[in-house]
Formats: sequence, C-alpha cells, structure tokens
Amino acid sequence: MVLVDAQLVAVALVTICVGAMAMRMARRTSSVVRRLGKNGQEMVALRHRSGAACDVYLHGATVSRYAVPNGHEVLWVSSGAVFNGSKAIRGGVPLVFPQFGPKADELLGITSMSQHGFARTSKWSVRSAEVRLNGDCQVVLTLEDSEATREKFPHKFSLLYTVSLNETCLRTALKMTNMDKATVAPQALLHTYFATDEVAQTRVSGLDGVSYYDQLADETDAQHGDVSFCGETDRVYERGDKLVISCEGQRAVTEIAVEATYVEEFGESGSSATPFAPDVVVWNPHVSKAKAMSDFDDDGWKRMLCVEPGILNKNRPKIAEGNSVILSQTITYIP
Ligand SMILES: O=P(O)(O)OC[C@H]1O[C@@H](O)[C@H](O)[C@@H](O)[C@@H]1O
Repeated sequence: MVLVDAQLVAVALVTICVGAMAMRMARRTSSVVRRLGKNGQEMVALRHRSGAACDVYLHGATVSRYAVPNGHEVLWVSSGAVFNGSKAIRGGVPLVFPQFGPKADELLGITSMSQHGFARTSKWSVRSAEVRLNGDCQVVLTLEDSEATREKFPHKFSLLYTVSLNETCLRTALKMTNMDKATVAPQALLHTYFATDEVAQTRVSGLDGVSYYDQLADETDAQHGDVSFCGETDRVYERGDKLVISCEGQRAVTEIAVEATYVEEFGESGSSATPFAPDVVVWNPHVSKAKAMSDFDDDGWKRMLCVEPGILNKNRPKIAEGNSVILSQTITYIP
C-alpha cells in the first residue's frame, strides 16, 4: 500500500514537472531585437526560444556573447573589454579584414594599415534582423567601402555578415564581394575567443599533421596530435575545417565546422561555388602578453583560447570583379 502511494506521488511529481517545462517552452518565443547595449552602444540581441542567446554589436559587427540553452557561455570576453566604439572589443568574435597582423603582405598591394584591418573598428549597418519561420534567429550586417576605407585600402568592396542562432549552434558567415574592376585578395579572420575553465588542460583537435607557421619562433612546423597550451601560442595553420575544443576531465566539447568558398557569378546564367581550405589561427597570449594589453584582464589568458578560421595564406583566392569569398564557422557546444 505504502509502495503504491509512493509510486502515485512520483508519477504526480513527474507530471507536474513535465507540465511546467512544457508551459515554459510554450511561453517562450524567439526574438531578434535592436537595442542599446553596454555604454549605450547599438547592438542586436538574438534570443532563441530554446534559451540560446547571442549579442552582436554594430561596432565591428562583433558577436560579444553566445550562450547555449543550458546557460553555458561559449565565448570569452575580457573584463577589461572596451565597449565605447573607440577600439576593437576584446573577446567574442571580432572580424579581421582586409589585413591580418601588423603588416600588409604583398598580395594586398598596400603599404600600411592598422593591425588586423578596419572591419573590427568600423560601424556596420543592419541589413535585416528577423526570426525565421522555423524560430531560428538571424541578423545580417553590412559594411561597404567609404572614403575612409579607400584611403587605407583602395578597393570597392561589400561585406555581408550573417549571424544565425538556433537551439544547437551559432553560425557566423562573412561574405566578401569585390566591387572593383581590379582583382583583390583580402585577408579575413573570424577571430573567435572561446571560454575554457583552464587553458593548460585544454586541447584543440583536428589539426594533427597540419603544417603551421609559428609567429613567435618565425618558423614552420607540423602539428603532432592535439594542440595544447603551455606558454604563449601564436600559430597559423594552413588548413582546418573540423575542430574540437575539449578540457581534460570534462565531458563537454565545442565543435567548430569551418567552410571557405569562392563564389563566381555568371550574370543571368547563375553562379558557381568552389570550396577551398581555410586557414586557422590558434592563439593564447599567456602571462606577459596578456599583461601588456590594457584591455586584457591579467589572468584572463588562463580561461580563454582563440581558434580563428581565416583566409590568410599566399594561395588565397584573388577575387575578380563581382565575385565573392565566403568564410563561415558553425559553433556547436555539446554539454
Ligand atoms: O591584440 P590584437 O590586435 O587583437 O591581436 C591579438 C592576436 O590576434 C591573433 O590573431 C594574432 O595571431 C596574434 O599575433 C595577435 O596578438
């Protein structure tokens, strides 16, 4: 008799919990809202009905937050990050375009530009912000050449950045179109800062056997096994499309699927899309470099790593007039 009562109570409790969850899910709807964020800076807040959330600042088109439905924050943002439009946001996903690093390489045909180019410090415009029919959230931001950009980079271009959020993943895709008669070979990076509990215990897999250029040692080497972090790390891997970040002793992993595509337009006869291998930068500043950066919290390097899909190397496509290159990453956190 006692057993029957206990069973009844258990069944009633499960029914109440499931009912409450169903009501919560039913009440939730997805939303994509333009509003003011930190320091009154313009941003777009994407909220998926599953509980997944993403914030995108118009300054630099920087994704500053990605939380999955269980509340876990996937991206790292420095506590010293500056949100007033005066510099790139230190964390999230700043965009690098049209130059990687402090110096322009010869394919760019320019003499000087600030480190990592101007996309991450430019104010982008919102082309569209919507909840799609299936409940997914999406914002499309644009940046076009202006007098100011042409002074540094004498090309007409159009950038379209699409950020899409659903229950399982965040996708960010940068489409770079050459609007000029002359061909152009810009560099680009989705400079993604991932959060981790302890970088010394963190591994990046998917790069075994891939050649890389070590920016600190100024030499080329090949990766053996997973990438681990025991000091300052700054490497440009020559390809990487399926990467996984894991932390020792934890079941959760973050998967990153990277794609790069050259899109050739044929006017009325349509277009063709040819995939090519993207580069990947892996970066952690460790103690002294973190200290040297005014917007990087001193201990922050222990809880972050950058895995940055990019188009950087000398064999990157030269984009002909009207054609485009699309660089995308799909980030899936598996708890
Ligand atoms: O301080 P910044 O300009 O944001 O750059 C951060 C890092 O960005 C990485 O992509 C580079 O490989 C590093 O060399 C650089 O230090």
